[in-house]
Amino acid sequence: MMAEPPASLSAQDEGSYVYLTIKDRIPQILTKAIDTLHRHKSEFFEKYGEKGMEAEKKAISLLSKLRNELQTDKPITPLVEKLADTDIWNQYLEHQQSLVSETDGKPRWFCSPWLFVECYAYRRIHEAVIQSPPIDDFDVFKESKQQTFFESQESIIGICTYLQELVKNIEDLDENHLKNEFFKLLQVSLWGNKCDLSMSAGNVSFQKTNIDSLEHFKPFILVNDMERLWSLLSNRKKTRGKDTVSRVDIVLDNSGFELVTDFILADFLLSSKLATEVHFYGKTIPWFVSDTTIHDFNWIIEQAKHSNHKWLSKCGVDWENYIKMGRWVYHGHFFWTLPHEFWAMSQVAPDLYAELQKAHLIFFKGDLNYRKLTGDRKWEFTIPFHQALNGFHPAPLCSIRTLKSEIQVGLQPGQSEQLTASDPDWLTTGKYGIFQFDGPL
Ligand SMILES: O=P(O)(O)OC[C@@]1(O)O[C@H](CO)[C@@H](O)[C@@H]1O
Ligand SMILES: [Mn+2]
Repeated sequence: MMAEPPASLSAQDEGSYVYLTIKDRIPQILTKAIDTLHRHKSEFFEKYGEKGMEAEKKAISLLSKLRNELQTDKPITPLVEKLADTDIWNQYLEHQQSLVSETDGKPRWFCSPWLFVECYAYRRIHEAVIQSPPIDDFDVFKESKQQTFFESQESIIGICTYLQELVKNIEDLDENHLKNEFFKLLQVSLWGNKCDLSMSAGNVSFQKTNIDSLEHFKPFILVNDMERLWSLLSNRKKTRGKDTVSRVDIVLDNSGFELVTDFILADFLLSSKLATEVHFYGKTIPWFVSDTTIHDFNWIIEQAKHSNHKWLSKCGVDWENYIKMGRWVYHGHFFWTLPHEFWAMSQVAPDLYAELQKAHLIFFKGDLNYRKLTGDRKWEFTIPFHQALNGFHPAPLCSIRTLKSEIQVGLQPGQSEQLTASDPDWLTTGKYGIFQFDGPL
């Protein structure tokens, strides 16, 4: 029997990062969503006439109601609109209710687990939109996602050009050189995770990642299991038979610049034959502002393909071909937008768990995935990653994440103390990163 995991992070500690997220950040995101709907008013009118205008009003009033519930710490209420995941959500809410010991026994924004209430906020945003037909397919975050793609054009062109020059003579590279390039593109994908939009309520002025600056950022990698990723993939490449598969799965996080860095890594995995197929997992609804949906996934590839820049458009053409050939596969699943810890996946979404089991290596991108891997619990900094996963071991896996929330496991004794002394905000600024592996040695 595994020991009970520690308590969940929550907004109960006034002044904590979690508290500020619930108090300020989510209301700001709601305000921005309302503003976005407002700005599209005439577009809705052109498309749907009066009905579109009414729908806009309805969605806005539902979002204002949500913001008010949050700001006055009202009890969390069940979802009302019937979707594939509604019953699971409401069961989870009941479960949370059973854990509350206070007088009225209701889960609330400022006391319930952070992971639960934050996911719930985004799920309610989605509910507000789908309750407002005919604008029920509107993604309130689409604009900001697309904007970051355009704003990071220069960096995107930089890494695409780098990749294209690399793959030109990839066959001639010796082992060491190939490993070196693998490490570089892993790091590009890591620092690409600095760019989520929920951190800054969409006002992002993110770090430009380019290949030359990687050495400078190396000291900020707190857990570095890149060697283990290399041994796993290169050993498999050497020992696998001619027609056997090497499958790497990437559980995606943000669209825009980060998604391009993931595509670059995935392209390199195929070009170097470290993998023969790559499977991607995205969200089925708009999520945490910048997370990738199938629309974002396809949109980025289309944009790349139609770029005027020779290498960016070459990337777009190649990526589309990978999809056509089934060497890149996209999966959507509603589990990714549930509030559950990943250790509940085998129970709640056995089909998804079984799919992940087919991978030889799984990358989990970003902070939210890390929170779900570790259950968003107050683990001690030195507890082994394997233990914090609490039984979630579908295949060898690696978190690729910049630190944006007050949770980190698997550090060396003394490491967290040293960081706190030199940089008190080390856990939440996205300045530090990890490659944290779990799997057989
Ligand atoms: O998963 P991502 O995109 O890396 O980060 C998501 C995030 O911005 O959202 C949460 C706070 O709202 C934090 O866990 C984290 O900072
Ligand atoms: Mn995200």
